[in-house]
Amino acid sequence: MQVTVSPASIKGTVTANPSKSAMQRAVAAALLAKGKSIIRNPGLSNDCLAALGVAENLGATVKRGEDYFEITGNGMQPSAAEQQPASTINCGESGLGIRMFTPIAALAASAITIDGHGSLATRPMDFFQEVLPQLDVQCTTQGGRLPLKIQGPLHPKDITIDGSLSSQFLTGLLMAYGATAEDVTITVKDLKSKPYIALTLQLMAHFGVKVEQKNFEQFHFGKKQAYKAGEYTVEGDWSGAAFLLVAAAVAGKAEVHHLNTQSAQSDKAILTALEDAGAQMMPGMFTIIIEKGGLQPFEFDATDCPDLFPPLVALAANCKGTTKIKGVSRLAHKESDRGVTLQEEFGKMGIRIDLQEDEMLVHGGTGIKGANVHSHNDHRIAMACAVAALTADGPVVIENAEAINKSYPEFYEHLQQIGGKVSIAQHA
Ligand SMILES: O=C(O)C1=C[C@@H](OP(=O)(O)O)[C@@H](O)[C@H](O)C1
Ligand SMILES: C=C(OP(=O)(O)O)C(=O)O
Repeated sequence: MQVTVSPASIKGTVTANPSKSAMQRAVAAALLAKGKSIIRNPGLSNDCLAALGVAENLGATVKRGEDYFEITGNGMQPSAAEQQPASTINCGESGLGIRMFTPIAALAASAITIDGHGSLATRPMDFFQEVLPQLDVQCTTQGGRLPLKIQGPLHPKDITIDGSLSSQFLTGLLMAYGATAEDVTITVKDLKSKPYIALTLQLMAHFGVKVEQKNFEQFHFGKKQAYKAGEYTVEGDWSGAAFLLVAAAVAGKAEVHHLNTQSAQSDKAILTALEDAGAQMMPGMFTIIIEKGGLQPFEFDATDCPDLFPPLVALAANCKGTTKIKGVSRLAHKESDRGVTLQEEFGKMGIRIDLQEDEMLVHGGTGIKGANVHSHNDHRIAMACAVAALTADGPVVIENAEAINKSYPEFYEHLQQIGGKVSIAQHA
């Protein structure tokens, strides 16, 4: 799909899409709980749909209602005789999906192949090969990549893991331990993306499982607990909304609803960057009103919120001077090598980006040019280019623009709703 975004002013009101990070975790918790859970305001992005498919394959029943999913879980108890997980599960293109559902699937006493497609096939999975055998799970990969083959059941034990590559492996272990662990501790060295772990713990507590954590280094499970089926409403997504907030900050004014400023989501940190860049903001409890201000370069550490790089680059491209964003090394293993992809695609639009060790320097305010860009099959690159187009000197044509479906299928519609000029051409 090719999408052309033409320069335009932003004005309007929009409701943030549901958070895929929250939705995927809720689906996993509902699978792990015995009984019927209701997930309201569900996400329908590809990553969310993949999570629902995996939950079904692991034995849950999933029914779709008008604005909710009903998930009846089976508890995923190790060796439960009635439990019949499928022999293959497919996590689509979701990094969180595969890293979260693998330890959960390993709770079953059966051989399971875990696969995915697209960019997921190139993302590192060696972690499981190192860690799962310590928990009595046999695990093989194809040279550290997909498909994974596992044979459980997983037995939670005291374990020390490395959290520097991704927090998602820890999320998976925490979720799986929650179903069966008793008096054990996970110790994590050098954890990155910490707020995502806060979100995991918050979600687990919502479904009745409590974990004592110390400094995001030690996670202790006391008495044996069980996930309790219940109701959960998915929060608005700060990661996707960051693009809308930046769109308003560089090209007009918008009101974005359903954003909880008290959320555990790491990407609410976009508010700090917007403020530092000089955007005018009125944050309410669940609505952000934001308007263009005199934009200036800013410094930001995105080590713990790596998904903010693409919207931050679109913001920085409009700020006169050099913006410094720290944490580039976190981007190498996302849907694309995002530091390099941003450099390449924004370069086509006339914005120079330097990558210096762990820092990205964006030389903004030099004028954004209309250009032909490519998403590299990375949803956040497509969205960043669309936002940059708003203040370009001509249309920006985005190839492979359907990449947005991974996290935010409503994105182009939402951009139009607040004044974006978007035209969509399906390739024959
Ligand atoms: O747990 C999650 O929902 C996520 C964690 C982050 O990954 P890392 O922990 O690998 O940084 C983030 O980039 C990803 O989009 C979603
Ligand atoms: C990297 C992302 O997701 P995941 O790792 O879950 O595929 C993302 O949404 O930008």
